[in-house]
Amino acid sequence: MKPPAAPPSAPPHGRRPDQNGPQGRPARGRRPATTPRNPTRVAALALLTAVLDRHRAMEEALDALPPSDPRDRAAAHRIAAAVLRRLGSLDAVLEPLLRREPPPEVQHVLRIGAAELLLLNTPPHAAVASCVDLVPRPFAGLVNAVLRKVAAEGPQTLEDLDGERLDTPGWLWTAWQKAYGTRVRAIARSHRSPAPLDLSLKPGTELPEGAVLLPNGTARLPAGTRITELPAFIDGTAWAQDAAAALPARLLHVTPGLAVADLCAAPGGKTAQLAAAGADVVAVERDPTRILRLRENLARLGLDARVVQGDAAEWDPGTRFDAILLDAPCSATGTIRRHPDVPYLKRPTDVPSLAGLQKPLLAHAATLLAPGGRLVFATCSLQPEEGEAQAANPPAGLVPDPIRPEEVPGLERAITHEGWLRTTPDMWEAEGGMDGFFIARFRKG
Ligand SMILES: C[S@@+](CC[C@H](N)C(=O)[O-])C[C@H]1O[C@@H](n2cnc3c(N)ncnc32)[C@H](O)[C@@H]1O
Repeated sequence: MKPPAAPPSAPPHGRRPDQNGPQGRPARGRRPATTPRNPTRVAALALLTAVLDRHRAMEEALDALPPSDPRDRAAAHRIAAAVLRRLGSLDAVLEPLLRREPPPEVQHVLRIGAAELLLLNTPPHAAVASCVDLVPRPFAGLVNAVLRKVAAEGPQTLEDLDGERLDTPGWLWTAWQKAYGTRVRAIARSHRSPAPLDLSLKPGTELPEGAVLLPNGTARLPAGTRITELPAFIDGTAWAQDAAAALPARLLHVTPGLAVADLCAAPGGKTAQLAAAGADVVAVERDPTRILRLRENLARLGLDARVVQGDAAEWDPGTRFDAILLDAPCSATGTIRRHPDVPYLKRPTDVPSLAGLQKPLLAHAATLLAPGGRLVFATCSLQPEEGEAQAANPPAGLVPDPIRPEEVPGLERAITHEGWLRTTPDMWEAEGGMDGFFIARFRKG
């Protein structure tokens, strides 16, 4: 099957429904006209269509689903995410079983069926029958026949594939190989499994039941844990934040009363850390919708910060700050474990254009810092253009403030020779990995 088109161009149109040759024979047994379509798979199909054909973020597509049982939504998300994580491999299993390329919707249903059969342990009769019900009648026979073959032959075919390579878009593979050498395989492998649920806790909060405390203070629960059911979330003492995402604010070492600006703040994970440490925080965010989420999150946690809607590349309150956090907008390629849609939403040209936005943000942030103040620049990207290259050319007045091994227990090897921190998703692999982040710290001379 053809890989999904790069955004934003429309994917090529598939074949007509009546062109599917001998594999298009009817499914065993007639499908009654009234068979209800399985709501979980219907939603999974809507998610895949949104991401792969319309290049919309999966979270946005989830929000746009019609109201349904939260368990159906969670299951649909799990199926769609499994397809996206292993899209190249699933297509490679399916391709030899298809004489012609079916239309996109049928392709997505086949991908859903293959993911259920090969990755999610759905019993074959349930996976096949529910996928047959999802496609227009002329394709029922094709889907039935192909998925039966996947059930029989797919496990061996999948095992023989170079999945790490197939499941990584070529431009990302090339860029990561250049930046990380042979570790590209470990990075790609780490994108296969759903990420655990990581929580940041307010100071003094007990470790939630079943959580493991990571060396950086993050509480980690197994993948699939429903955060909204956790007492610490309900009490407003915990928020979701990947272990690596918790590092930039910690590396600012804020103290009570310190004047801190959190530029590019929503949805507010780092604002919450700074406010919970007692700092006097101004949180600047440009996007009005995301500001709402930032405010909601702070309110749920009972934390205070002054929230300002503005462009952090121009915003000037007329005062200078003791500390600044710039968690700049980026390609987010470090978050693929949590957002497997990212490879299908980003294009190679996004990287230089985002790097072009980060530069003036960093330059302006430097002007807002008081003499002697500390600035942390961070991006959740694996692309060096959005990390190492920015830090190598800091704006005038900023001098590097190298990160020391004792500040990042368990991540000493993530410190670069310049004193930056570069995390990749294969780090802490045995514990479930972490997001890829670049973090650089400066002082104003
Ligand atoms: C990486 S996210 C920040 C995540 C956040 N720091 C946290 O920990 O929850 C980047 C944010 O920057 C915002 N943003 C992008 N350009 C901006 C600008 N010029 N000024 C202010 N905010 C901006 C985006 O809307 C987005 O919410």
